[in-house]
Amino acid sequence: MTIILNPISIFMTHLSNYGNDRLGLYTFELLVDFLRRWTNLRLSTSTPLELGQKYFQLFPNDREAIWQNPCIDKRHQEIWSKEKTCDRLPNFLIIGPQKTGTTALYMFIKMHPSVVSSLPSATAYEEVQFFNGANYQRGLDWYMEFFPPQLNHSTQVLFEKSACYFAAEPAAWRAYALLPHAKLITVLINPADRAYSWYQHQRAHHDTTAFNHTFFEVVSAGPTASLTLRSLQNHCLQPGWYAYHLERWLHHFPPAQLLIVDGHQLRANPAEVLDVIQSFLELKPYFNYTKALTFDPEKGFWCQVEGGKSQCLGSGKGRMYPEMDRESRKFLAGYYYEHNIRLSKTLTRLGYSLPAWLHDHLTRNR
Ligand SMILES: Nc1ncnc2c1ncn2[C@@H]1O[C@H](COP(=O)(O)OS(=O)(=O)O)[C@@H](OP(=O)(O)O)[C@H]1O
Repeated sequence: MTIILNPISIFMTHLSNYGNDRLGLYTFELLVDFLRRWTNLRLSTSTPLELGQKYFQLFPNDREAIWQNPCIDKRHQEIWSKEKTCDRLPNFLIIGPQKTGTTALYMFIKMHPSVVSSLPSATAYEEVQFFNGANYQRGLDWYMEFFPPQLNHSTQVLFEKSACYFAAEPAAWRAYALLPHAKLITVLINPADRAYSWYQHQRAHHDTTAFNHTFFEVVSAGPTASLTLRSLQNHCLQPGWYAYHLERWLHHFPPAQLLIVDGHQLRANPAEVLDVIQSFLELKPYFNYTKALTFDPEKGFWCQVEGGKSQCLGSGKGRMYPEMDRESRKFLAGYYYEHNIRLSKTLTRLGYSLPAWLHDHLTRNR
């Protein structure tokens, strides 16, 4: 058995654990003496670097940092730099999934005078994408830089939306570790429509796999299909396993902190949905979205009213494309049946009534 004792780190960084008592050194010597006399353990010394390598060999799961909020524990806050503040962390997150209307929600919600969004990212527009992938390794300071310092703590709320959080395996526990009190908003549409919207998104971004294959070929591809086809298929299908992903988020966050929005309702009547969101987030003052939004017949979507004119989302949101073919619709109805049954159980358990698209799917395919 190897036990790693690192005298340098114990004494150089943990002397405060002994209340800065210099007897700590004496205690440690006694401990080593005890081990030598009364156990069969062989003690040896190494450089800190070697010890570090050994440690991560033994505990590979610890390789990855976990960022926690230093201000939740008073002891952590005390040893944190005085220049740092915990005010630059979001109070709520829009977690996705992608292609469900999250950008419209992001734009509309930040019209509220008390809501402040994250600053734009150079690589992903309005999305920070911290908890899902490689950005997480950039650390807490990197994340906090996205949030403007709060001017009025009592009324202002900060948020970010990163639509890929919903289906990303590590996002839920990482978000919970840093923001255990944050509220979460997820938007769900018929997963078949979501898959099709993603396919169209990829075609619009000149993805050759999406160009060379019909939607049906993508969703129905078998295990021997090329890697690129399988990858596109995964991006189309997996985020739509709604119950599976929701359960992961609910494993960490209490249900009261999660709001599930029907994306079809958001699209048809955003003001009504935003009223529900205002009360979920306890936003003050009440903001009248009925006056702030207008339906633009040309775009075919609800848009913001700015200077008396309608200001719609760009051409990448609310694209024009042909309807999904019947074969794919049928295939996806079968593919998502069990997932949607599970979703209906989760929603019922959480006290939601079933959205019309889910009710229709389950009754038609019974
Ligand atoms: N008001 C309004 N304006 C424009 N688009 C709206 C709106 N409300 C909902 N939608 C639907 O949002 C779909 C894009 O979803 P996301 O914003 O979540 O996409 S993304 O993941 O951020 O790329 C987008 O999907 P597509 O229709 O496939 O383009 C729209 O159907």
